[in-house]
Amino acid sequence: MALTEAGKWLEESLLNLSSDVRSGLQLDADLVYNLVSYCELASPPDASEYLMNIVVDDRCNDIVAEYVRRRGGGPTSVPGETLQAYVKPREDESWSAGSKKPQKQKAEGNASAQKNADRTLSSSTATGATASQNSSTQKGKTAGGKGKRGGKGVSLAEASKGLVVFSRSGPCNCQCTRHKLINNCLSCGKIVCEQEGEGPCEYCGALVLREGSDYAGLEGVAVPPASEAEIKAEEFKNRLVEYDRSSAARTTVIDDQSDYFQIDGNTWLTDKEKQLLKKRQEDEERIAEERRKRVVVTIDLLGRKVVMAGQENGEDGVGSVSILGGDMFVGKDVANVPRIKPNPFLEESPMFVDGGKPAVPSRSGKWAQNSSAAGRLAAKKSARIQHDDPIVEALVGHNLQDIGISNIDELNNAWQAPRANASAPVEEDEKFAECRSEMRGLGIGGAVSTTSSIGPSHAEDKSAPPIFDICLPRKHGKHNPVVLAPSLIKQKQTDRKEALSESYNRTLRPGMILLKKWLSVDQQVDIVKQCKLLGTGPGGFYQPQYDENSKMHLRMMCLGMQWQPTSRAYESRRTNYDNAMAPPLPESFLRLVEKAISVAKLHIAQESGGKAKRVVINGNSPVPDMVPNVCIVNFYEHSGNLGMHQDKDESPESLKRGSPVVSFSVGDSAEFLYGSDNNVETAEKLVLDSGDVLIFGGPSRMIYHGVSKIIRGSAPESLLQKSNLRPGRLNLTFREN
Ligand SMILES: O=C(O)CCC(=O)C(=O)O
Ligand SMILES: [Fe+2]
Repeated sequence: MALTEAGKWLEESLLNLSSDVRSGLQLDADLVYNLVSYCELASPPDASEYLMNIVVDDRCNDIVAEYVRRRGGGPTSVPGETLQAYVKPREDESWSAGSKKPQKQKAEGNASAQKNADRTLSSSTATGATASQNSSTQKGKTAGGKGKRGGKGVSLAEASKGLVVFSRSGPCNCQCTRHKLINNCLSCGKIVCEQEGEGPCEYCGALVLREGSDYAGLEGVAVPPASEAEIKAEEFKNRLVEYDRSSAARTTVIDDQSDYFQIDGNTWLTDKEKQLLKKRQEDEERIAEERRKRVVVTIDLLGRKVVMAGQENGEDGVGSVSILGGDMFVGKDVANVPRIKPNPFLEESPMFVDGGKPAVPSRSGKWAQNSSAAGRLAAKKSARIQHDDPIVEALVGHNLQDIGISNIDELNNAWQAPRANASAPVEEDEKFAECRSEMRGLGIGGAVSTTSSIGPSHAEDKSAPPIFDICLPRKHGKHNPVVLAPSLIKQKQTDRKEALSESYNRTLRPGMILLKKWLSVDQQVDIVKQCKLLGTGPGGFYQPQYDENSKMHLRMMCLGMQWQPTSRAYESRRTNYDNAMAPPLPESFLRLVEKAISVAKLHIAQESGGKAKRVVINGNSPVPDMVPNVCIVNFYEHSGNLGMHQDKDESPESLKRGSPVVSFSVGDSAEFLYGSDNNVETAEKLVLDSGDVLIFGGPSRMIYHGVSKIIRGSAPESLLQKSNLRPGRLNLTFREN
């Protein structure tokens, strides 16, 4: 680079100064030239600062001032102001700067310095020792002079003053074509090679260090906190680096096709592996084929479930396929996989059963059932009868033998027969009727019946009415572990507590009395059991229609007499449906009604200060005595309801007398509406819970009422556990016709 006049003057002045031994300057011509070159490029204040830092000699001040003047530059800047601080190397390291060990450095002399020539930065002080030491190792590149010592941060200026001496072999312009790279100068971009070594850039004087240079350890230097942008940039950089690092792993292709499916043509497999894979593939195909062949589908119409089951035990290892609520399991081996859940509502897979040909009374007076295999119930014997009921067990083999029934199947068939032949009703066999009533007398109500939701076969007789079971099948199946009931004492305590806490009596209107939670859980359980038995037998639950187009939103069964929704009259048979006779009213029900009426009377008496006898409305007691001869049993599922109506189909005498309607509620609670007209908007609302008894007689006998809603999941847990009542509400209204 061609120097200006001022530059040439400076070069000359510095060389002169250098040649003066007293100045302590060890600047050779190259270094002087480089210094001057930098000064020429820098602004006068920067050049001044640079020179003042490097050439620490009083005489230098004059030289610098003159040079600046010659350059026509401004005032001299404060040295060090614009230079970046960096850390002084540790003293205990051989290459580190420091004044504490000058003697050692001296003693080691040139040998050690030479040894470390490539990488070290050797120490230098402002003393004369520097000169002798550096003359050989540093080739005169060391800037000598007084320096700030002992401070942790060492500025470039200080380094340049001689506190740090960089080991360098001399200037080089090979641009790393001959020597290895140290780094690019971050200030001017010069490519600094190993020949030049770490240290001030030959061109601009900025410090150039190797990547990861020990010298650059910035301990003790307060690093300003990184800005948000810097942090983001850092993260981004790290991410890119990470992507780069993991790119191979991310782009790994797992070639399943060639690993497994493509066996023969797979060049990566050994013959043995190919054989093994082929065998495995064949096995799996065989199992899949077997599985396809062995599927059994069971449709539980009332439970609204479709169960696909394979061979029950999967003995052949093929196992079963079951789809329950979307879950599917395959094979015996996986039978214990947690997602395989047995249908909790099925005791066993319901089966279509064949009720056989209509039963007809034989000459001998027996119920002759088609005795062929097809005529028998296909259902499992044990599952179709309340075989755990000692009363039934006692009956079988006693009275039933008289009518030719010696086992449970025959009993079952005989009971079911009239329903299976709904379209052609037959008179009940006298003895059988007798037996049935005996069973009722014993508290069983009807007779044994199927517990299946599907019930006796309608496979042949399509006109036979479906059976509706108000109870869910018991969960004693293979897949349904028996849940231990709470101890009896505990249960009783809970029941009593439940009952006592909420039981009270209230007059809602004259003649309309609510006996809140009056029925005990056990009484409710008994009611459910009886209704279940009767409801699944002849004349049991069905869904009535007001007319061709409108069905009632409930299942109904009439006891004592049939109430006909179309004619709105009481009949002995339900001519609107299957001609079945109404099952008789169980005695136990009658006793409960009688008791409830007396409790209501007592309540009225208490309300009127013990003068019950005198409480008379229109010449009648608000709740006249009555012995019911009809009971309408309704079962509401959750969507069930009953519009506003009056119970006015009973005999005129009964209505005139105000003979009460007594209503028992069991199961889920209901919103019950009542009022003086059929306006739902103005009707009063009452929640009828399980165990509630509502009596409306006397002046309230003709009250309008209806059920607007069934409240899901509100049935008492103990009732459900003991009775297995299905979700919904059972209501019994007793009347006198
Ligand atoms: O379910 C109820 O609570 C009322 C039934 C009823 O009103 C009826 O059967 O006439
Ligand atoms: Fe009613």
